[in-house]
Amino acid sequence: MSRAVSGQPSAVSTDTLEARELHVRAGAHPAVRGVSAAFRVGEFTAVIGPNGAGKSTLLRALLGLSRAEAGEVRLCGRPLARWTRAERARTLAYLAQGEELPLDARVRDVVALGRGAGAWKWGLIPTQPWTPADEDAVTAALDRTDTRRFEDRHVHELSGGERQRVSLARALAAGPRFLLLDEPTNHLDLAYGLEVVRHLRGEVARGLGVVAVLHDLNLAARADRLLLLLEGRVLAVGTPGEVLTPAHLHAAYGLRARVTRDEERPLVIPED
Ligand SMILES: Nc1ncnc2c1ncn2[C@@H]1O[C@H](COP(=O)(O)OP(=O)(O)OP(=O)(O)O)[C@@H](O)[C@H]1O
Repeated sequence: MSRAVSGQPSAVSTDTLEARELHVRAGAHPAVRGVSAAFRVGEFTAVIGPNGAGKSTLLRALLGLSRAEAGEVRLCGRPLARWTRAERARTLAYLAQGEELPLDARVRDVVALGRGAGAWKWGLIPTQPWTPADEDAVTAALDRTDTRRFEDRHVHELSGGERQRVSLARALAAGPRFLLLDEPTNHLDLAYGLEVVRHLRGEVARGLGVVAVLHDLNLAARADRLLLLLEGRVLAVGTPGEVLTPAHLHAAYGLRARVTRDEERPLVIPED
């Protein structure tokens, strides 16, 4: 194990999303069992681990969507439970696993949903007036994800990779500080998966904190930090080089693998 994280959250920053000795049940199952970890803005953390390790449950708890049984989540130094839902929605953006977009909607309208435009755009009662600043934020999110060139197309006309970028744009339109994504590269081919990760890296360079559940370890190796979960606990945390070791891979996945290096990044090669 590289650096142990239990009890690790130390310097509390205003730019940190933190889990402290967090325990969360999924149904009756104790899915997260005493996880402590800190996620910072300007940093890309990939959460990895075998099926059922508790990755999605942790992500949902970090967003305040699942209640902690014990321990707590703190956002910018304040317990998440004390943030209003509106404050949380502005600060934390979420891309759920297998999220479906409205197929008949146009791309620009879908991205506008990220700023609460749905009610207004589709003739329902508006919660807040739509302003030019909202429209600018939508345009910026389209630009940042390279989706503006097909902003007038309908979702059903797009490929899986293009739809994923639209989902990303919708999340970014709210102007969050943290972006949490559950398997954003699922069902994408190698090239699109890489492209999504490249876009996430771009957002991190702009100062966002990114926390993404990833199954592909060689994509995860492109993150700044990895958090490896096993049976609801943290098995390892650190740089990709620290976490992606044959010993950790064997302990977590029961996998015999060689780890070489490619441009300073670890490259995992499973053995037969
Ligand atoms: N509603 C539920 N009721 C009972 N058990 C659940 C429920 N949801 C999840 N679990 C269990 O909790 C554990 C953690 O689930 P979770 O979805 O967080 O894992 P994961 O690491 O994201 O898995 P995967 O990689 O397969 O998506 C699993 O053993 C799962 O079966």
